[in-house]
Amino acid sequence: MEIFKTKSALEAFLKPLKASKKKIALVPTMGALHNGHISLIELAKTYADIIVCSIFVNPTQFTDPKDLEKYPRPIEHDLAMLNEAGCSGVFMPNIAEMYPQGADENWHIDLGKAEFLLEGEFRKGHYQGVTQIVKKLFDAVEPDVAMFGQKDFQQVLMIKNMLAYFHLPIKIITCPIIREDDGLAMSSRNIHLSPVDRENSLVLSKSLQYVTDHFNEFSLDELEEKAKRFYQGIEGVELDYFTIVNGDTLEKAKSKNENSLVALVAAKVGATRLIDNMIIK
Ligand SMILES: Nc1ncnc2c1ncn2[C@@H]1O[C@H](COP(=O)(O)OP(=O)(O)OP(=O)(O)O)[C@@H](O)[C@H]1O
Ligand SMILES: CC(C)(CO)[C@@H](O)C(=O)[O-]
Ligand code: BAL
Repeated sequence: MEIFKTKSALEAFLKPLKASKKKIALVPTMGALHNGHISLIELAKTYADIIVCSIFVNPTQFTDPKDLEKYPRPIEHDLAMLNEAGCSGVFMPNIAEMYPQGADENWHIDLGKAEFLLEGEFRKGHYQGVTQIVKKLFDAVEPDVAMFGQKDFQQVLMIKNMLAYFHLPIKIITCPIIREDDGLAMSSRNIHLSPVDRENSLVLSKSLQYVTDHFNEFSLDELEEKAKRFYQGIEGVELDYFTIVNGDTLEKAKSKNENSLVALVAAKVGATRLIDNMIIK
């Protein structure tokens, strides 16, 4: 497995591979890898010959400086996991490499109304930062295919909107959510959960599972209300939203007959903010 810290070194590695028509997959991450990330690498292998994983904790998508400061960075462990998974190359630039003019450089694109819903409401400007760095990563790698996790459901939609904005010919693959045995969605931030938080964190997957399992028994409003009740009286858990939306627009679902329905949740568990979702249909 090769490691690249600059765009030029990465480009030199990829050039002959592209010339010999190898298919390239990009798996963008912020590191602190777990089996969710590895599932993206595994799925990437079914689409491409060469897998490039990027590790970059992107400052422009963080709205809370403390969240950025404490984001885990276990780089040796990450490299060992990627090597084991059969990753071809790792791109791990520093901030100056990705933002030569400074991280406050100008960036604003139209991502549609959905940018301002859900995560966009709680992390203002988050998807401008995400699309800003993903565009830079796409420009550096020019992959045939890029892998993203369904756990960040809204992120996938925003990236697809960014692709449409720039007319980029990259195939986006959405990978299913990998969970711990008890249902908690794997996330790099889970490491911050205390034992009590870890127990409390199960409320996210349990409330989503309830809504999925009882979908045919209640109205949309009743389902949301019942899901929200799961959070009442759990000390140290603060619900930001639990909502059932149209999966294409992210607007609150008006009817069960809509083509695509997804239940999404975000909650603070102790000092850690977690998100999760389940696709109902
Ligand atoms: N449990 C999971 N299952 C599948 N994909 C995942 C999972 N967790 C993260 N991913 C995906 O891995 C990619 C990189 O995510 P990232 O590095 O931010 O990890 P993360 O675990 O989501 O971290 P955090 O939740 O703390 O931001 C994203 O496309 C993300 O959706
Ligand atoms: C896509 C991404 C790597 C961009 O920084 C990040 O938002 C993430 O890890 O999901
Ligand atoms: N996994 C999404 C990136 C973020 O939370 O900033």
